Amino acid sequence: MKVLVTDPIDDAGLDRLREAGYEVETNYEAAGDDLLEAVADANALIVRSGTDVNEAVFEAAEDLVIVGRAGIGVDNIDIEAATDHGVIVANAPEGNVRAAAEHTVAMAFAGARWIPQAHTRLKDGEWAKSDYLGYEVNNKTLGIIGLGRVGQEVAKRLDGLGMDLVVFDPYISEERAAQFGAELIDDLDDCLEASDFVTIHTPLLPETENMIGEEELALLEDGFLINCARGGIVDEAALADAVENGPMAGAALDVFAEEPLSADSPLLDVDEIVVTPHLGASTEAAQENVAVDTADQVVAALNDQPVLNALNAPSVDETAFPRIEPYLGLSETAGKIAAQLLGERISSVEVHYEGDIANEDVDLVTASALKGVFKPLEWQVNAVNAPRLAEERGIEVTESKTVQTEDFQSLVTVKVEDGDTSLTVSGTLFAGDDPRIVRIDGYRVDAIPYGHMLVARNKDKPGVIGLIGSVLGENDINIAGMFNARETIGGEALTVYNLDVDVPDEVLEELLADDRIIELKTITLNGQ
Ligand SMILES: NC(=O)C1=CN([C@@H]2O[C@H](COP(=O)(O)OP(=O)(O)OC[C@H]3O[C@@H](n4cnc5c(N)ncnc54)[C@H](O)[C@@H]3O)[C@@H](O)[C@H]2O)C=CC1
Ligand SMILES: O=C(O)C(=O)COP(=O)(O)O
Repeated sequence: MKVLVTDPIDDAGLDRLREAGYEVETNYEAAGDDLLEAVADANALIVRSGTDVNEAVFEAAEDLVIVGRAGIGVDNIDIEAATDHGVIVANAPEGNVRAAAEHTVAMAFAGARWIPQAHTRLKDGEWAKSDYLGYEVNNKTLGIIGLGRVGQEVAKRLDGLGMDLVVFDPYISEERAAQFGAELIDDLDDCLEASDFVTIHTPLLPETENMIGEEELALLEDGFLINCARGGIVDEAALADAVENGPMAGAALDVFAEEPLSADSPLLDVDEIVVTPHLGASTEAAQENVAVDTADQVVAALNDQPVLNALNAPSVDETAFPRIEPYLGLSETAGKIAAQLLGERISSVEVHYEGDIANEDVDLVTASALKGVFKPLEWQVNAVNAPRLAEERGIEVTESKTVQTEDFQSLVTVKVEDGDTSLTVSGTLFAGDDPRIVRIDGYRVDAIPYGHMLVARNKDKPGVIGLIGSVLGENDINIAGMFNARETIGGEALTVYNLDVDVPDEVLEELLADDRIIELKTITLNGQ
């Protein structure tokens, strides 16, 4: 397994990957064709904000299972394309929050007390004491745009320094804002007008792109703007103009629409604008945290374990995972068998849970069943993209549960349907981990699902099993196991065979020539 790392991460994360037995390739210069080449045989890719993980990367990386983002923002990763290619995207949403909040506070003071400007002049030998009259944060109003993880940490710190807090965030409640001593303001313009300092902490989304332009900046009379979230949220040319020629006192920016920031940027010409090269997460502690968290997500993904911070896969509670894990394979198998037996275009899939498993969060189990249903039809399907594939194809997916069960401790039933035809396959786990198919279309069976299988529907007449056995034998097809079930004596029967090899079409035709045999279906499992 190869893990490609294209932005610098802390050694603690690299060591963890190596300890897990992976080949770790660090290539911090990779971009364009070099990146596509490097990623071609990678099973995992780890990035920070410096790598553009676009559609072409997913096209080039056939074996990619996960993109780990050693940090928070994922605006440099095309998550839709990742989902289409069945690749998990996971970030590390906790480890650098305090670092980003502290940098924001530092930027507030750097801007308001002219620290970088005065520092530069003193280093040049100038004692420019009388040129710098600063602004105190004490008793001023701080407007926080986006009261998420970072925004909340900033609120706590600047509240402690005597600021009044107002918040604009359409997705939180008044109570939530009040917990941080902040007043929630419904309108962005009102929030900006009420603020002396404004700090941005939203992700870059279509909705937040250019959210702060010329008109909004005009409301910041004598105000300071701090952006340690993402470039692209603030119109940079308008900001340079509002500070240089307009009403604003200053600004402090850590992030830019294009990074690295071009030497031609108008922001660099304005003395009252302080800039840092995207340093918000650059502390030792934060880098160690996010590197280790991301390495852990990669190890989990490559071991089919739950990826707790996955952004495009069903989320799973770590403590509940051991209880659902054995059912992932079972439901996938039941899905594969159901789809191959129906052999038609599928218009709906229902996954029904009975018994103990019905008490669990089964999103991931249902996703695995879908993965099984689509597997024979699709080249690369997994639990990440299966729900999306179903939706795109207009395939209705339902999930149902009953805690009561008659015969089994837990039973998973996958029902596939196409118009009038439907088919159900039920599976259980014997002794907690031994998968068995126990019902096919209402027939009670006891089949071990593996390798090549043949499911025969035949009239319940003497000699049929013998006929099938001898025709398979004549064609050198060894029967490893079989189970026969029937409706009523002399009615219809269903027999499941485990075979060492697949049954060729001509052998199926030979068998179907006998009018006691109604239908034969072959099934291939375990990737054979
Ligand atoms: N400069 C740096 O090195 C770092 C930057 N960041 C950036 O900080 C930003 C925030 O990170 P977190 O707080 O962890 O994210 P979060 O997801 O915890 O919080 C984001 C908040 O923004 C709010 N929001 C979304 N759309 C909004 C809108 N249109 N108007 C107002 N509020 C809106 C959400 O409701 C949420 O409360 C991200 O862009 C992240 O990439 C994070 C860490 C380091
Ligand atoms: O975590 C984030 O969102 C950041 O912006 C940090 O970016 P970086 O990992 O330093 O490129």
